[in-house]
Amino acid sequence: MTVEIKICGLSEERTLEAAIAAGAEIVGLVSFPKSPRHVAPEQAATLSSLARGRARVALLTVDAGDSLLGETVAAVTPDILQLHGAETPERVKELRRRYDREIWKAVSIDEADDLRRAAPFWETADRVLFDARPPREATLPGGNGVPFDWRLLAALDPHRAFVLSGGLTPGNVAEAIRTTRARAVDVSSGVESAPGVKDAALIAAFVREARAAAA
Ligand SMILES: O=C(O)c1ccccc1NCC(=O)[C@H](O)[C@H](O)COP(=O)(O)O
Repeated sequence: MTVEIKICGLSEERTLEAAIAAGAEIVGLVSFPKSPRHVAPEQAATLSSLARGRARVALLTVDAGDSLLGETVAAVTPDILQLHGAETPERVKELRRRYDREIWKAVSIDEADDLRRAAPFWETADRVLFDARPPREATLPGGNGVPFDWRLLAALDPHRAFVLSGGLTPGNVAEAIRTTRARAVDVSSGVESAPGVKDAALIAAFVREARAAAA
């Protein structure tokens, strides 16, 4: 079994290069001003150009309106559009038609019943990204460094195209992959030395541990 790895919330050329050098297949750029990982369209365009042909680029937005989305997609030309807000299946379909690129929809998981909310996105999005429900005190809908109970995904059809996310670290990603049989994982906080500050050594360790678990 192989595993695809996304390093999310990259904002500097140095750590983007580190993620690519470590072998991550996908680099994530956050377009959400409240996030410490937010990159403006100009910087996102620079990073996206740097990654072109060496890693796929995921642009992450939260309930973005058409104007902002149009501007950011035009600047970044991402391979993947990750929708991490309250976007509906209809919005997913609309954006998939408009931008003709891979759409990932984040679904927050806290208990078994939450899996039901993923149902309408299996047919509309290319992938469902399972993330932990933000803690009560959180100010962000994602990137909170909080895991959920991975056993909740045990009942999931292993052929479903899902991405495992939420509180992953170099220390727990192997167990997370073994528990969920995830074929794609995503991390942000777990490879940072401080909020928004990516750490090249942690990135390399995360990729190493994930690869070993999927070997
Ligand atoms: O990363 C952020 O700052 C962020 C802000 C707002 C919405 C989503 C955000 N991140 C989405 C991601 O795909 C993260 O990688 C995912 O939530 C996992 O984050 P973490 O638990 O910190 O590894």
